[in-house]
Amino acid sequence: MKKIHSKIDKNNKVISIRGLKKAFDDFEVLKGVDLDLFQGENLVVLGRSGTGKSVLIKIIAGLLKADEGYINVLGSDIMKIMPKELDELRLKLGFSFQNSALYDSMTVRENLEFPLIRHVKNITRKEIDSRIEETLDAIGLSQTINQMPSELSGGQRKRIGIGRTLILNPEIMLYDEPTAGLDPITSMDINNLINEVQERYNTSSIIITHDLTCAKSVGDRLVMLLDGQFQYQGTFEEVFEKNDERVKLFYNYNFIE
Ligand SMILES: Nc1ncnc2c1ncn2[C@@H]1O[C@H](COP(=O)(O)OP(=O)(O)OP(=O)(O)O)[C@@H](O)[C@H]1O
Repeated sequence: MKKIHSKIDKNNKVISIRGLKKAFDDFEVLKGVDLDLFQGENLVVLGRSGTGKSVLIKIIAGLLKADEGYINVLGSDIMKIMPKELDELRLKLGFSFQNSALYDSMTVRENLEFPLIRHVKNITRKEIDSRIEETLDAIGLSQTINQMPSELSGGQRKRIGIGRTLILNPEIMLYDEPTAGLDPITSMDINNLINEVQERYNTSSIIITHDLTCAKSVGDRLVMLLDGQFQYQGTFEEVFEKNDERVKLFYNYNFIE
């Protein structure tokens, strides 16, 4: 399998966060979050609904501003970054939103072409075509190139959405609830894709989820957001062996559903 980014240094921090705080009016969502993401790793952020997981990745992507803290992403200090530098940084981040909608009136090819035309200066037709082919191959959907989104299954649409992000060769992928709304088999398919993307593109990824099967399948390391801070981190087993009622509740409810 061809690697897109070839060199990784697993000790290199691509994201480093210290003391991050964020409140909306009087409601403190993040109360001093510390987090490191190392190059090439899949880091899963777990937490119940409304604990601030999406807020966290929006702050990392510069879509929301933190109230306090140090946030370094790929060497840039997000709290002090200038708008032009932020635009350049965002191109190195692939953001797969919870409901990453495709453009319904465009074919798969056109959906994938869109970010290239918009963000890659002076790109040639030949390069556009080869990047589309390479991306479709990576997500296993070469045969859908001329189809409309309405002709695809939910899982396929999700894959194309991830492909549309990957086509810009991001260094960091931010997945927000990648398996939300998918059946267990399609979810497993997406989990496999996340692992394949890590393998093929050498991306570093943050995966936000409350789906424990997803967390177990993709996470090299897990962190759990509880009461506005990361309380536990480690492998799946290390996190879930904690003798904490909140962790046990989270685990039990996941498998009762
Ligand atoms: N722009 C905003 N303005 C006001 N409050 C917000 C805003 N964005 C998020 N919040 C609040 O912050 C809290 C955390 O939201 P967030 O979307 O990060 O939760 P989450 O952990 O991702 O939940 P879920 O798993 O349900 O997606 C929620 O109470 C939400 O209402």
